[in-house]
Amino acid sequence: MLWLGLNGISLLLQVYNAQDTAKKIAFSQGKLFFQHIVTMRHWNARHGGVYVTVTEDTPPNPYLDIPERDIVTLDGRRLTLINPAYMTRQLAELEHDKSRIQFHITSLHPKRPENKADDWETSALLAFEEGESVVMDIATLHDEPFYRYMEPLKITESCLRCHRNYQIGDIRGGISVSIPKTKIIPYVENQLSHIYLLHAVIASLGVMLLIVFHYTERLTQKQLIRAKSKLHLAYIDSLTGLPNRRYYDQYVQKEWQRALRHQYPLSIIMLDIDYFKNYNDTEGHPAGDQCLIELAKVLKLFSKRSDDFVCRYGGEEFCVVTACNAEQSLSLAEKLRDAVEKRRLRHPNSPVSHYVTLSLGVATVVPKDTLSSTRLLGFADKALYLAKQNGRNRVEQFDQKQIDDAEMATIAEI
Ligand SMILES: Nc1nc2c(ncn2[C@@H]2O[C@H](COP(=O)(O)OP(=O)(O)OP(=O)(O)O)[C@@H](O)[C@H]2O)c(=O)[nH]1
Repeated sequence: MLWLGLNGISLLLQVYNAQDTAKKIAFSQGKLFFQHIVTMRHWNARHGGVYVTVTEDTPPNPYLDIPERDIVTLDGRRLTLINPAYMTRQLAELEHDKSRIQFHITSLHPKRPENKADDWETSALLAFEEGESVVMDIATLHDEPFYRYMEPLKITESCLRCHRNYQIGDIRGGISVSIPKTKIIPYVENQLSHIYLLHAVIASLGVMLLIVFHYTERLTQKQLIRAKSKLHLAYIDSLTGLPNRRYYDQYVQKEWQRALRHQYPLSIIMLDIDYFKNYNDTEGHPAGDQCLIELAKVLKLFSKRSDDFVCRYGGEEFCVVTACNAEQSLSLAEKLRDAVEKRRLRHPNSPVSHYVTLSLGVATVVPKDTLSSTRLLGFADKALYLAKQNGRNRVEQFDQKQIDDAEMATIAEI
């Protein structure tokens, strides 16, 4: 959008520039015309006018009131005197027929009514009286736009012969030069067509780039979403929405290393549903799935500290990794057991309760090089086995002594 906007602004500026060039060309042509006419008038005035043969197109000038205006040559030809004003009129008619460029000698009080100034010329003449030396503008003439140029006519010595009431330098009127706009436009038309073409190419290029960018962006977004969902599928259990075993493996490794570096305790709680096979058998597999979903919700709710990590380890086995000591992890395990029991999910075929219950095994160690997260998980699993053995719906903890014993046994084996 910005691209198109800038392109539009540039187009407007360039078109304005081209139009301005057209104006400058027109006004310099106007000035040239004016100067030519003034030169011709001086030449005429310097010779006190020139005699030409009287014809239908060149009758004697009725506004020229001098005795020797008309003469007859010895061979009988009738001649009439052409003064600068008459010459200007005739040249204007010729030029208009040839090129439609008009020049008009006029004043605020012309002798000849046809020389009367039009509105634009009148305001230009008034401006000259105010001291303006030139007036130029685009104005309508006979319903057509024209570049109009006007300069004042000043009395020179040669003018005084006919215009005796004036002094040298007086403004006696002016000559306007009017050039049809259509005569100048071709000068800039080529430039304009280049401008239009260039901007059309730039705009289409911009639109094309925009489309390419848009589709690339959409493609990247799609790929990103696909990659994210692949990653999600790889690390999140689709039934419960909890991290899966793969996620657990990566997480516990990192946590173990961190706890090893900073020497703080790390606990694992392993838990599974009591007699879940019976549950599936009586309630059906879909109800079993629902039960797992409900259990996941409770686990998430009660393990919401930032360093509690809950995952579905596999089947109906879940696991909590938490950076807390033996006492705290035992308390958390007990809370989980209690919460699930209180959730009162019916389990009619359970020998321990009418409701779904959990067995949980807890193990805590401060990591050291001779141990590993796998061994810690093994201790939690052993504690879970104990909980099952000791009647289910209970928490068992693999205490420090049991851990030390297990370690000693391993060393002895080696
Ligand atoms: N509905 C459902 N059942 C599952 C899923 N994953 C594992 N199970 C079931 O969980 C049951 C686990 O049974 P067992 O290992 O015998 O254990 P249990 O019946 O819970 O007995 P204890 O653990 O000794 O109390 C099996 O019947 C599995 O089919 C699952 O995603 N959905």
